[in-house]
Amino acid sequence: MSRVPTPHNAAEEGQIAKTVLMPGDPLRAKFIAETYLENVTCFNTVRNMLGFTGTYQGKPVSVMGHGMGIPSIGIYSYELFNFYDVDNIIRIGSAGALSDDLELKDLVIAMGACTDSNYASQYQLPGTFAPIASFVLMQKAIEEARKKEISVAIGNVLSTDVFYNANKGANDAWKSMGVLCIEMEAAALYMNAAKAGKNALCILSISDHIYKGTQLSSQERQLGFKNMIEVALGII
Ligand SMILES: Nc1nc(Cl)c2ncn([C@@H]3O[C@H](CO)[C@@H](O)[C@H]3O)c2n1
Repeated sequence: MSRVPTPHNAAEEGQIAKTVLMPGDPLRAKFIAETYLENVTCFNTVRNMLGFTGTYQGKPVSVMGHGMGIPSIGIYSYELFNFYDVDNIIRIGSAGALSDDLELKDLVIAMGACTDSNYASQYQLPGTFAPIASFVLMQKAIEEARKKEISVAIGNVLSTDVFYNANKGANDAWKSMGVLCIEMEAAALYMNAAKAGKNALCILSISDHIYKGTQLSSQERQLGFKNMIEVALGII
């Protein structure tokens, strides 16, 4: 019995490419499809989590929003990996910097993703799982950034379940472990990829700095995203 379409994704078999770029915001997926892809078709409008398939420099690629938070990316990326036979998912998103060495608009490649989420408990492991990026995708992203002379930081990030955290010491504690920045999805993407035997990478654009109290204007945010999108497209 076919598992597709799903309650969250109207795509039929074969409508989604082997590599999917995933911003959190579906409107950014629409922007990417309209700006960078050719031969674009829309395969999903369920809950307005827009998804598109097209070609970039002749190569098939899909782009779909994943929403905010681990539960949301947990659903969409699980279905893409396990029901739509997707091989590679590249999350492209924004993050808040913890590291003093990061500047606004810098790119971060999430080599690993710590989390305060309970997502890993489903696997009933006798210890702590380490959600890590696909080495091959990470290597390609680093090379693409080098070719484009875009500075990237590579290291651990935090995927938190809590945007407004009552624990005011949390950021200092994560920073003390060398965590570079904060976002809310990478860890679940990496766990889904590991369980499915597939590949995942998270590339982040620093949109604000937690300690310096600085943040990008919406126009600057768009430029920061341009570098990240072009690095991600260069990997396909
Ligand atoms: N917790 C958190 N904190 C900061 Cl400083 C963020 N900057 C960007 N994001 C991302 O943007 C959304 C929250 O605004 C989430 O999808 C998350 O991945 C952040 N999430």
